[in-house]
Amino acid sequence: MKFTKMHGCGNDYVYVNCFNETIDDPGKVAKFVSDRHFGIGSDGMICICPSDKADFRMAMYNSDGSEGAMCGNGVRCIAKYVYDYGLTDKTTITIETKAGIKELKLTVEDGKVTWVRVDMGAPIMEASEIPAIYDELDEIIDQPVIVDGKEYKITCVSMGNPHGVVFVDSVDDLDLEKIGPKFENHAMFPDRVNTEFIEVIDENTLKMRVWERGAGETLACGTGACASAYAAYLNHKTGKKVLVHLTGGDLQIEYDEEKNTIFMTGPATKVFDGEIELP
Ligand SMILES: N[C@@H](CCC[C@H](N)C(=O)O)C(=O)O
Repeated sequence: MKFTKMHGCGNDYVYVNCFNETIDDPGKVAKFVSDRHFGIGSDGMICICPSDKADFRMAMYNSDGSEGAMCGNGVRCIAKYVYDYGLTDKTTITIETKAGIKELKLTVEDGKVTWVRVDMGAPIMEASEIPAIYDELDEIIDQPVIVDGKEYKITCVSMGNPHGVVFVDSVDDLDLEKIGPKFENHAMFPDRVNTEFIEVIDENTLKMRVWERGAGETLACGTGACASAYAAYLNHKTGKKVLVHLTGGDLQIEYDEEKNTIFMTGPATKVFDGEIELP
């Protein structure tokens, strides 16, 4: 199987051009290629597919083989892939995802895409749509949750995939390997959850660490940065536009209240091309 390893702020995936490749069991292949010792090494696998509704379609799989509905860093990298490899010459493209069709605007320098702005769509707060269960609440904003014997406050947002945003004093002090899985598999999230731990630097800046559903701690999560920026705005901690410092780089996130949509702007980077024999 031919592939391209790419990352967005260090959130790395194996990208497969499914115009040319056919994958029978993508979950199984994702698990195999993601292994950092016996595979290629990545947070998962992303298939770039034809679409009858948009310019392209994304199918994304976490490193544990589970399918994700949306991936913010992944759609930016697909934009770079399809432009740089000549699958399109458009600098505004649409990508179909399981969370709807996203529009992306590409910045091209020296013939290559460097930067991508994505219309990520509306944040969803309805608990049943996330899905998240907390007493009879329709929206879960700044609610106490006990994890590993400690009380945290959580705000739940869907960006097409489920997020729990937790504000903490310092992200560096967290033992994510210990608490991450406990949030991910908490009884309040029937489909598990991606958890963002957020330190508010000032009204324009957040610092974030993430424990991703199906992948563990990753260096960045685009949908997570959007969910966190919206949660910070809702909780009156920031304005509508913030710079999010993630472990692997920065993302600019802006909530457009009039359109009720979130714009994410960030880099997309190719690492290398390769070919792997699948078992
Ligand atoms: N890293 C992604 C999100 C990937 C999917 C997530 N782990 C899920 O299962 O919902 C991003 O950049 O948004």
